[in-house]
Amino acid sequence: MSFPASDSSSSNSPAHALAAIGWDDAWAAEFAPYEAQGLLPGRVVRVDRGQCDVVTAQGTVRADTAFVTPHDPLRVICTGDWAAVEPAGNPRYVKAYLPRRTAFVRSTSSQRSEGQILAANVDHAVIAVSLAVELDLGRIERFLALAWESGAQPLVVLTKADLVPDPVVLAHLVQDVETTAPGVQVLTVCSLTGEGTDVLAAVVSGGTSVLLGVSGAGKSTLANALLGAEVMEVQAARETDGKGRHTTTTRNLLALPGGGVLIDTPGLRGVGLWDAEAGVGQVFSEIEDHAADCRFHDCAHVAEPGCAVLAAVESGALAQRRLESYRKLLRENQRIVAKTDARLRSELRRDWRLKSAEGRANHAAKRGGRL
Ligand SMILES: Nc1nc2c(ncn2[C@@H]2O[C@H](COP(=O)(O)OP(=O)(O)OP(=O)(O)O)[C@@H](O)[C@H]2O)c(=O)[nH]1
Ligand SMILES: [Zn+2]
Repeated sequence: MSFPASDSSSSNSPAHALAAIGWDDAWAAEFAPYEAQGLLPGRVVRVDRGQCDVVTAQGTVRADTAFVTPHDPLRVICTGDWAAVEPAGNPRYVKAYLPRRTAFVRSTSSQRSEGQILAANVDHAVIAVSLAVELDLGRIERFLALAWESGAQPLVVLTKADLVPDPVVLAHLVQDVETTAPGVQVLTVCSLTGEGTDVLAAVVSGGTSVLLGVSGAGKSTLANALLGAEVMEVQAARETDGKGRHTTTTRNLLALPGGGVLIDTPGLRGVGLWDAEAGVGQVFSEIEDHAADCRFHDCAHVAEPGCAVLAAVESGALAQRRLESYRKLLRENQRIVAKTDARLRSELRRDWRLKSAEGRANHAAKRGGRL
């Protein structure tokens, strides 16, 4: 099916006005039925207290979210969604939103087992990692799994490169992260001098990006470097009273001067995985590659004969740390999913058997016995 080309030379054209915040022909095509109903397209900037801010061709409008707040928390409208808004009314309502291309979800920090939708339609997940502290590869792996699971393409940005003046050391650090993140671009930036930010700006110029990383990773500073203005609050001093720190609480969607859109999601510090098994597989793609050569199709890479993963660890091709990380993430992910999914219980029992087999194998190895 084809749709009439939009007149991009007219500043009144919604296509023109919304292109800067990610509108494209495919969105326009999907929106056509809503347009026929006289609804306006717009992108959700923030959602709060039953209402949301939506950027439309006529500017930012406040709209009621009653129609797009179903019981399933993952289906609640969120920042980044493309909404179909009533052209007028008091209140005016968001009637629907377009199917998401990608969705960022995390498990809630509470014991409740429901996921939380953080952002929709994100193309690039920029994982900020500070070079001011020792690299935590396991933590990077968690962020990568979360990113892959969302459908966005991850990118690791090592921030505060000025704190690692030795280029050889810096190259080694980059290499460590590259090994941890197959299929992922790794950049270094110094937001103070602006070094490297041009490369990042070019990568994020196409599509919508989100900044992930623990507190202090340099996300706000990076956002400012990309935006070329001090729009985001940067904390100059760290509170050390242990009572937690004041952080930015807005979740904004901003058009970048170099092209692209930035969604700022502060507070993504305690990253939990939410049903991210596919994401875990992608983070550890080299392990899954080895696993293809295991003798048994359902090999758990613990003590099975003909296990290609264990052979890779033995030969040094695969780091033991990676395999442990992989198992840990898979287990953590399973625990979260199992909270809501009783069907997984039988598989958890299988996992428990594997763990006990693992324990026995370690025990035998310690005593010098063969498996
Ligand atoms: N030396 C150096 N310091 C930096 C650089 N970028 C950021 N910083 C400092 O690192 C600290 C944390 O930076 P933020 O941008 O606030 O970190 P954040 O990830 O946004 O932190 P939260 O808002 O708590 O999530 C600030 O004191 C910055 O000044 C850099 O390139 N070099
Ligand atoms: Zn195996």
